Amino acid sequence: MVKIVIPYYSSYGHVYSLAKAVEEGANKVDGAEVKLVKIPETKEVREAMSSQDAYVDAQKQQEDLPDAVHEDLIWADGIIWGFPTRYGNMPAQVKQFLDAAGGLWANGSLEGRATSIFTSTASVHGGQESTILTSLVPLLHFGLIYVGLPYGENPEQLTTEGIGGSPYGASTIAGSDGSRQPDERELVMASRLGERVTKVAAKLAAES
Ligand SMILES: Cc1cc2nc3c(=O)[nH]c(=O)nc-3n(C[C@H](O)[C@H](O)[C@H](O)COP(=O)(O)O)c2cc1C
Repeated sequence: MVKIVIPYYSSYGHVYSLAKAVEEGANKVDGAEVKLVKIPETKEVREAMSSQDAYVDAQKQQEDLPDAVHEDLIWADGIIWGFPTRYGNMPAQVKQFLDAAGGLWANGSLEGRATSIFTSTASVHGGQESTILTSLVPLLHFGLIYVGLPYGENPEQLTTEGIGGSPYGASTIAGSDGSRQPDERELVMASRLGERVTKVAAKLAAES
């Protein structure tokens, strides 16, 4: 059995759609047990966004999912993080969740486990790559082993079109008004990411 947790944060639902595709891919691996959990919203952002219908509707769709807790990270053999960009970086909600997990860092509790990231940006150049690359830094401090999304398995990446997906991880592009939804190629790459991390996590867990 290999245990995978997918902690994600999504304001408007794009990352949530990718998260479900990642979950579906992880579940393709025999013996996988997969948990999809949402990283809690902050009071400040909930209040600031409460007048936006798109935010309120997307939060409603996710309300039945359990909140991520640090025990989920301890439980898992593999951790696949999902979050939209905030100025080319991870959102404060995710940073807060990681900052509060300092005990796991200090004890080396997550060292040697597989990890990866999927993301969403408004625009093609709004942080598709920087969000993943900058977020990799704290994950390496936890001793996690990063699993990317190679071209060989993901020929969709070899395009000049404005779609998500890179060697760094799965992604989508929401559009400046949030109206673009993940396209089929982005969902397929997200699913492959889930499957790949799960396979690596199983191998690492078998060796430890
Ligand atoms: C505070 C804030 C900062 C953002 N910064 C960026 C940015 O730097 N580049 C960009 O392309 N999109 C930016 N966005 C847009 C979000 O990334 C976009 O809404 C998100 O990818 C949609 O994913 P979601 O539906 O899962 O929330 C920002 C949005 C907010 C609210």
